[in-house]
Order: sequence, then C-alpha cells, then structure tokens
Amino acid sequence: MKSLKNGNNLFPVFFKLEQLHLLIVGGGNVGLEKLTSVLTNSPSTSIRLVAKEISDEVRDFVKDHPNVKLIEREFRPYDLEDIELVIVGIDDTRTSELIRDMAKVRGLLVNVADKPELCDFYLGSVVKKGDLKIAISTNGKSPTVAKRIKEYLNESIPESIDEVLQNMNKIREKLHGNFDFKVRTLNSITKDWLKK
Ligand SMILES: C[C@@]1(CC(=O)O)C2=NC(=C\c3[nH]c(c(CCC(=O)O)c3CC(=O)O)Cc3[nH]c(c(CC(=O)O)c3CCC(=O)O)/C=C3\N/C(=C\2)[C@@H](CCC(=O)O)[C@]3(C)CC(=O)O)/[C@H]1CCC(=O)O
Ligand SMILES: NC(=O)c1ccc[n+]([C@@H]2O[C@H](COP(=O)([O-])OP(=O)(O)OC[C@H]3O[C@@H](n4cnc5c(N)ncnc54)[C@H](O)[C@@H]3O)[C@@H](O)[C@H]2O)c1
Repeated sequence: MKSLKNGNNLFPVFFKLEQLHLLIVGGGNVGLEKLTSVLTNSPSTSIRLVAKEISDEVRDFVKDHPNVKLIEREFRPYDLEDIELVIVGIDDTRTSELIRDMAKVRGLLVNVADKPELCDFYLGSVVKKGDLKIAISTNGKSPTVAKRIKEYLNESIPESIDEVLQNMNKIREKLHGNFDFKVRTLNSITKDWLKK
C-alpha cells in the first residue's frame, strides 16, 4: 500500500475573499463555474471579470452583484493591477501560461482552472450549513469524488448543526476564567456528541 505520507500535501486555508480583489479571466462555461463557486461562498467579493466574449449566463448570474465588474475584451497585463488572486478559465493554454507568468512576477496567487500544473491553489468542493463550512480536496485526483463526498456530507450532517454552533458560541462568550478552564469546559460539554 502507498504510504499515506505521500498523499495530499495541500495546505487548506479559508480566505476572507470579500476583503480581497479577485480577477477572473474567461466568461464561458468554466468562467461561470468558478464565478458561481466564488459568489456562492463569498457573495460580496470584489471581482473583475475580463473575457473576449462574456456569455449571457454569466451576465445573468451577476446582474444582482454590483461588486462584479464585467469587461468584455482580451486580457491585458494591467488587468492584474490592484488584484490579489487570479482565476483563469480560458480556452487558450498558451495565453493562460502567459497570464500566470505575469501574475507570478507580481507575487499573485493563481488558479488556472483544469490545469493543475499551473495552479498555486485549487478550488474545493464545499459543504455549508450555516456557519459550518467543510472544504474537500482529492488532491486533484477526482473532482467527481469530491462532489460525491460533498453530497454525502450534505445529507448526513443535519441542518441543526448550526444551532449547536450558535449555542456553543454563546457559552463560549459567557465563560469566564483562564484559558485552561475554558478549554476544559468546552471539551467536556461536547465530549459525548458522536457517541449518541
Ligand atoms: C471541486 C471543484 C471546484 C470548482 O471547480 O468549483 C473542482 N472541480 C469540480 C468539478 C469537476 N471538474 C471537472 C469535472 C469533470 C470530471 C473529471 O474530469 O473528473 C468535474 C465534475 C463535475 O462537474 O461533475 C474537470 C476537471 N477538473 C480538473 C481537471 C484537470 C485535471 O484533473 O488534470 C479536469 C479535467 C478537464 C478536462 O478533461 O479537460 C482540475 C481541478 N478541478 C478542481 C476543482 C481542482 C481539484 C479539486 C480536487 O482536489 O478534487 C483542480 C485540480 C483545479 C481547479 O480547477 O481548481 C468542482 C466540484 C464541483 C462540486 O462540488 O459540485
Ligand atoms: N466546459 C467545461 O466544462 C470544460 C471541462 C473541462 C475542460 N474545459 C477546458 O477549459 C477551458 C475553457 O472552457 P470553456 O468551456 O469555459 O470555454 P468557453 O469557450 O466557453 O469560454 C472561453 C472563454 O475564454 C475567453 N477568452 C479566450 N481567450 C481570451 C483572452 N486572451 N482574454 C480574455 N478572454 C479570453 C473567451 O472569450 C470565453 O469567454 C478550455 O480549455 C476547455 O477545453 C472545459
């Protein structure tokens, strides 16, 4: 059996994307897919979307999002100005590589959709229940399996998990005493959860 150590070495983080500036290049199927993923999670993210042709579906999807600026023309290097993250989803690998190189010179983080070798980060499959969010990665091995695990978790985690989170948060805020005491109390309240 392959050593588990050689598995997924990606480091998961949760970006406060609504505080960052995102450039999306491409306004077709893939552009729409990535835009959907971003706006579903972080609806008020500042997004500049540049594409030679922007589909009606993309236009329709962003019509209630004044934070998304659509620019219908070819990508130009100055599109990278004041940007922190870049997602490229165009039907032109050579140009994708050029955009990636220009972005790297500026120290930006880049995802070229469906081109793992050009990515600094991958998008994950996401489960959301109120304040709970779980992001799934298969290390690029099978996005389809990531989607299936998302569906499985969506069905098996009850919506009421958010109530639990809100209640725990209230208790957490009311607890006085030193750090050790708080940690011990919160652990003891939750210790039998999964045994029920
Ligand atoms: C999670 C999700 C997020 C999102 O995109 O929003 C996502 N892909 C999703 C779906 C999906 N994508 C593809 C299919 C068709 C079936 C198939 O090919 O398997 C399906 C399934 C479907 O749509 O049903 C095509 C595909 N995707 C990549 C390649 C290239 C390659 O593997 O070499 C190809 C082949 C292109 C070709 O053939 O030309 C690569 C990547 N896709 C990733 C993310 C990153 C790794 C995530 C991970 O570690 O699992 C990574 C590495 C980079 C990135 O794009 O960020 C989203 C889940 C939606 C959900 O949750 O419902
Ligand atoms: N559609 C899918 O589900 C899918 C699945 C797997 C892989 N892919 C691959 O992903 C890539 C994109 O696919 P798609 O379906 O989104 O294509 P698409 O034709 O729907 O969209 C491509 C977009 O890129 C834009 N574009 C091209 N060159 C540009 C440039 N220089 N500057 C700005 N915009 C530019 C086009 O105007 C268009 O908006 C392709 O390489 C495709 O093979 C797509």
